[in-house]
Order: sequence, then structure tokens, then C-alpha cells
Amino acid sequence: MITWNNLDTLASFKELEKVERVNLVEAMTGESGAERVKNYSVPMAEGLTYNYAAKQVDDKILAALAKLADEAQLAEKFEALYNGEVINTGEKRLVLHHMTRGQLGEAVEADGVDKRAFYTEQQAKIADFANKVHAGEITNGAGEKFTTVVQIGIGGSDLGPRAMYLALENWAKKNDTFKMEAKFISNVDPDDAAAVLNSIDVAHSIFVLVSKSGTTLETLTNESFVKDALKNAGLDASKHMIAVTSETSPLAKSDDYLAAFFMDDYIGGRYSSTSAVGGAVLSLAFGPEVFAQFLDGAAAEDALSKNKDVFKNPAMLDALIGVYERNVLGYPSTAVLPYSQALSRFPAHLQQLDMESNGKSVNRFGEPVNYPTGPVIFGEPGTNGQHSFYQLLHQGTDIVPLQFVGYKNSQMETDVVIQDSTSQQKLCANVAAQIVAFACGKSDENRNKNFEGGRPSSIIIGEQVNPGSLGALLAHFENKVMFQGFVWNVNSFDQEGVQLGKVLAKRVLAHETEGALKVFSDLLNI
Ligand SMILES: O=P(O)(O)OC[C@H]1O[C@H](O)[C@H](O)[C@@H](O)[C@@H]1O
Repeated sequence: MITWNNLDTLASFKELEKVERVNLVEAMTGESGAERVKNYSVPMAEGLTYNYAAKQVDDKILAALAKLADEAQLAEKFEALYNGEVINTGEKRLVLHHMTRGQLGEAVEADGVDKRAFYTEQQAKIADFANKVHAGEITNGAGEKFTTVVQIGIGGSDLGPRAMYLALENWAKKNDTFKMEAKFISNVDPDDAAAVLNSIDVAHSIFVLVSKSGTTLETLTNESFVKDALKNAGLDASKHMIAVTSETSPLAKSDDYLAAFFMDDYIGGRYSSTSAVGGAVLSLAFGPEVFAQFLDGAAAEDALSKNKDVFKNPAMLDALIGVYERNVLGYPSTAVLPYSQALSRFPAHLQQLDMESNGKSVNRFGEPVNYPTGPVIFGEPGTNGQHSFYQLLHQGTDIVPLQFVGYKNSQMETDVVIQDSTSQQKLCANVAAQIVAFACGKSDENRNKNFEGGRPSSIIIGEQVNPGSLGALLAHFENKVMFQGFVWNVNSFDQEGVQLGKVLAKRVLAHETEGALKVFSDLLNI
């Protein structure tokens, strides 16, 4: 029997609070530090490893976290989720994004449909469509091949797919699987659409309109913007546009599109990279086989996330350490720092994934919680971040837990040796150095040059950013966020907090304002 309880009612949480804190400087200095780096490590899928040596934990804290995982029934809750329970209580919906990349448990039927068959069918249709575009069987009105794909969408219909595209673009070029360049239009700022349209050959571009709801103002506005541009170029918009949406959305039945592919209400926007939302653009850009490898990587990581033993379940362990940092140590934010240019938009995707999922102050029953929930997430690729905000991370008054990601090999394998090391080695040397600098610090008589240390970090280490390892990395973070939501007893799968601003913006545009809103409207010349 599953019970949903607030974190502060759990006996194991009270025990955890009493366990002696770890002095990270001592723990990570000398031989004990070397031992921790060797031992505090869990294999992930696709050759990735999660290393938590530099986190502020020891065996006692880890044992207490394992008890918390048991009492909070994390494995059981995940099992209930993938077997089709209504986990999204706010919207009374199932949560089925795992099913887009494999079957973890029982077959799930909803709305009279076998859901796995539905997602698989959509994947097959996308693959077929992409193959025909690549083969020149589906063309523009003049019978010429499409060369560019442009995704129009925002939030989950932009961030994940864009981050994944950028992550694999150079890998695909290097491995001869690059089919079409992809561009993205998201912001309702007219300069976004205008700049993208100026940078492409519209006549040879296929546009993917992505909106689960089919009602998002920014996306519908940008669709009209693009249709206008197509019309002005003397082109038939319906020969240049496909849609990805849910079958219940207003877009689903329209004749305005060359083709339509579907996801459904059981896949949250921020969890939709492995559904048709990511599938269409990634299959067009790199080919369906690459998208399938990406899904396999995610499925392999999902399988690990089922493990009841927290020490064999990297997503669960990462989640629990994050809870310890948030609810016992009181750290308010977390930085995600990939030492890989390919992952340049990955932190932006994680921002939505994490903050829209767990930025909640009521539990899944709508009652206020008395403890902090989701942290503020931010990040940049290393080493760029080092020359920007690391000052605060090293010497600022707040301690910010860090999540590093690093790879042994580059994607392009073009490198140069300067002063006896390659650029890749320099990149990796920096991440190793940062972990130890943050953890151990360095004392100096000059207070200004003193590093307190004791700043915790973890690192995910991989061979290379490729489709499989990217899928595994994505699923790791999705599952981490899910487990944290379970611990905090919040519903990680709705996002009511984004509604109020939308309603007020509509009122501004209808000139139905008063008070402060009216004055701001006037100031902005609306
Ligand atoms: O895909 P759509 O229905 O257009 O939604 C796009 C985005 O907008 C919403 O406001 C939500 O905050 C996001 O979770 C969602 O991904």
C-alpha cells in the first residue's frame, strides 16, 4: 500500500536531521579524499558514472538517506507511476513519458487505447515521414528537397528538443548522420521569428509547429508570423508545415498541415523530449535511427531508476542527496555545470524540468508544506562559467551545491596540443581542479585570498556526448526530479504557477486594466 506523506512527518527524516554533519574539507583532503573518489561512485547507463565523493555525505548520512527512500516508498511510487496510476493529482492525469522510450512495467490502457502502442505508432509514423523527406519523396511545392527544419514552440515544446539538437549536431556531422539543419523559434518577441526567417531559405524549409495544448499564445502567434512569411514568398504554407500536438487540441483536426503527429495529456511538456515533440525535429535533423539510439539510452537509465537499492539507483541517490542539501543543510540553489559545449542549452532545459516540476508550496493534496521544496537551478557550460559566476560559488556567502558533467572525449575529435596538452585535456583538468578547489579550499593569511572550501559537488562522467549517453543523462535528471517530488510530497506534473501571468497579459491586450497594471501598460505603450 502506498501512502503519501509530507517529508516532515517521516521518522527517517527526523533521524536524518540528527546525523552528524560531514566536514567536507577534512573528508576530501589526503588519503580519505582519494578513497571517497574511488568508492562513492555508481554506474549509470551508456558508460556514464555518477560520482558523489565531493558531496557533504558519509556512510552514516547515506544509510539515513536509504531509510528515507524506503519510508517515502520511492521505488514503489515510481512503479505505480509507470504502471499507470493517476500520479498527476492536480490535473487527474497519468504520467507516461517513460513509455515513449520503452515498457517498464505492465501495459497501460487509457481512454480505451493501449498507450504503448499509441506512442510506438507515432514514432513509426515520424520515422516514415522523416525518411521520405530525406529521400525527396516528400518535397516542397516545386518538388524540391527540404534542407532545413524549423521548430515553432515554447517551454517544453522548445527547451528539451533544442538542447538535444544542439547536443547532437556536431556528433551527427562527424558521424555522417546529419540530415538537415534545425532552427528554433520560441519567443513572441518578433525579433526571434524575424531573425530565424532571415537566416534560412524559406522555400526549402519545413516548419514543425509544436504545442501540446494547441492554445499557447506565443506559438500560435509565431505560426501566423511564419505563415505570413511563406505567403509573402509566394508559397503554400500547408505544404511547409507539420504539427505535433495532442489529439484533443484545436490543431489536431486542421487541414493546414502536411502531416500531424501526436503526444497526449499524459506527457508533461518538460518531459516530452522523448515523445513526438522531440521525435519530429530530431528525426528530421539526424534520422530516425539516431533518435532511436537516444530513446534506448533513456530506457536503459529508466531501468536503473527502478532499483530499490539506492546505491544502485543513481537518479534516486542524486535526488536524496539533493533533498539533504535542501532540507537539512538549507542550501537554496543548485548549479548545473556541463564541461561540454554540446550541452550549452542543457542547463536551460533543466531549469524548466526542475523548477516547473518542484517549485511548489502545497503538497499533492493542496495543503501547504512547512519545508523548502525545489531549489533554484542555473548553469552554464564550463569553463565559461569559471570566468563568470564561479567567484560567488568559491567565496560568496551562500553555499551552492554543484552538479558537474564531464566527458573524456570531444565530439568532433579535432584538437590541438598547446603546452603539452590538448584542449580536451585542459577542459577535463579544469573540472577535476574545480571539484577539489570547491571541496577542500585553501587557507591564506590574506582573507581576500582565502578559500573556505566545504562546497559540495557531484560529477557525472561519460565517454562522449552521443545519442545513447544523452538519452541516459536526460532520463537521469527527469527521474531525479520525479523522486524529489515524491520525497517532498508535491505533484511534480502540473504547473498552475504559470497561469496568472498569462491571464493578466490577456487583460492588458484587451485594455481591461486598472491600477498598477494600467500604469505599466501605459509605460510600455500597449
Ligand atoms: O506545448 P504547449 O501546450 O504549447 O505548452 C508550452 C509550455 O507552456 C506552458 O505555459 C507551460 O508552462 C509549459 O509547461 C509548456 O511546456
